[in-house]
Amino acid sequence: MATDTPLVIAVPSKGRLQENAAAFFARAGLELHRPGGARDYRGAIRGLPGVEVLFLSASEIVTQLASGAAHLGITGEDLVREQVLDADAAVEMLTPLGFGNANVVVAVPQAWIDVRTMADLDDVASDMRARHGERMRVATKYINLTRGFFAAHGLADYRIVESLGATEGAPASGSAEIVVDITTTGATLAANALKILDDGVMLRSWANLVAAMRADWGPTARAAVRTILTRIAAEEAARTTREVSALVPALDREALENLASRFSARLPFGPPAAGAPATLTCPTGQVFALVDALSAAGADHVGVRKLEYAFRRENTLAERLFRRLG
Ligand SMILES: Nc1ncnc2c1ncn2[C@@H]1O[C@H](COP(=O)(O)OP(=O)(O)OP(=O)(O)O)[C@@H](O)[C@H]1O
Ligand SMILES: O=P(O)(O)OC[C@H]1O[C@H](OP(=O)(O)OP(=O)(O)O)[C@H](O)[C@@H]1O
Ligand SMILES: [Mg+2]
Repeated sequence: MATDTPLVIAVPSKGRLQENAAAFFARAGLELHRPGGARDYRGAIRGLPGVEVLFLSASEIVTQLASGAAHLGITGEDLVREQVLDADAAVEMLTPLGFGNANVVVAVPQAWIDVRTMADLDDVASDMRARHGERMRVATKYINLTRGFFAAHGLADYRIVESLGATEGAPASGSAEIVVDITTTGATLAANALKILDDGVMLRSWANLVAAMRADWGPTARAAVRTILTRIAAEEAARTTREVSALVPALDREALENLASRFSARLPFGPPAAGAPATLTCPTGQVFALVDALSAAGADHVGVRKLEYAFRRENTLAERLFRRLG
């Protein structure tokens, strides 16, 4: 029988994702709290019972999600795709988070001027094999992603040299000919005189909110995740929309609804009572066009507000998760 365990959330405790992940939860009104201080890897969320927080490295978070030891986590998609064989069965990527962007790329020495594509690389590899009886060495920690990508390009004459740090230095130090690694600004590749192949972007990765399909989703975990996803969705809705209010007596109900739909705006409280201002919400990028249209329709005062949270009854994040969990 399934036991009713708390919701376990795995959060990056170090590295590139840590600060952004903590800020992301804070924006959603979820304050991560580490009672035992920075050395303790377990914590909680203030004011939210039924939740346990684990502070782990981005890669360890993937392990915990894949096994179902954690229910929810923040980590890089690159690590999920690399570490979890049947990723689509084991986890659900609920939403990319707008930080932690990094591309997994195939990079070769800039000195290889004639090598621009994976097909060119295949020629180099075959040539090395034929002339020297040696396989081209690829330094990487993305072993599974590399195998899959190279196979998809029909490239077989290579061998992987596992590298767990300073991968970009491998060609210069002579431990490999080329590398597969993540890059964000390209500075590290440039500093090591490497270039990305034209068709060498294997994956465009972002930090993701990830749910574990194999975790034990009892009533306590489900209730807690609903609260958390509701706050996250409310923060996102508030950030990406604006609330616009205006008195527009010239517009009847239908005219107002038509005007709203032209700007993907909604009337969350319905059409206004006679003599009362209308309240609309619209995507941030449409706000000035909507203001212009309301002014043209006779409004002499239009207020625009940024909400802190916009709670809605429907929550696509929670619905997606619960549909998959059944
Ligand atoms: N420029 C970047 N370099 C590395 N990772 C990045 C970068 N930008 C975003 N990330 C994301 O952050 C994840 C974790 O990277 P991070 O560097 O924090 O950990 P790590 O490399 O596994 O360990 P370490 O803390 O020892 O460097 C990456 O897998 C990737 O998803
Ligand atoms: O394209 P850039 O902006 O230069 O970033 C890419 C570099 O950043 C990461 O290393 P990190 O600093 O995390 O060190 P690590 O190798 O110890 O993980 C990654 O492994 C690359 O080396
Ligand atoms: Mg790193």
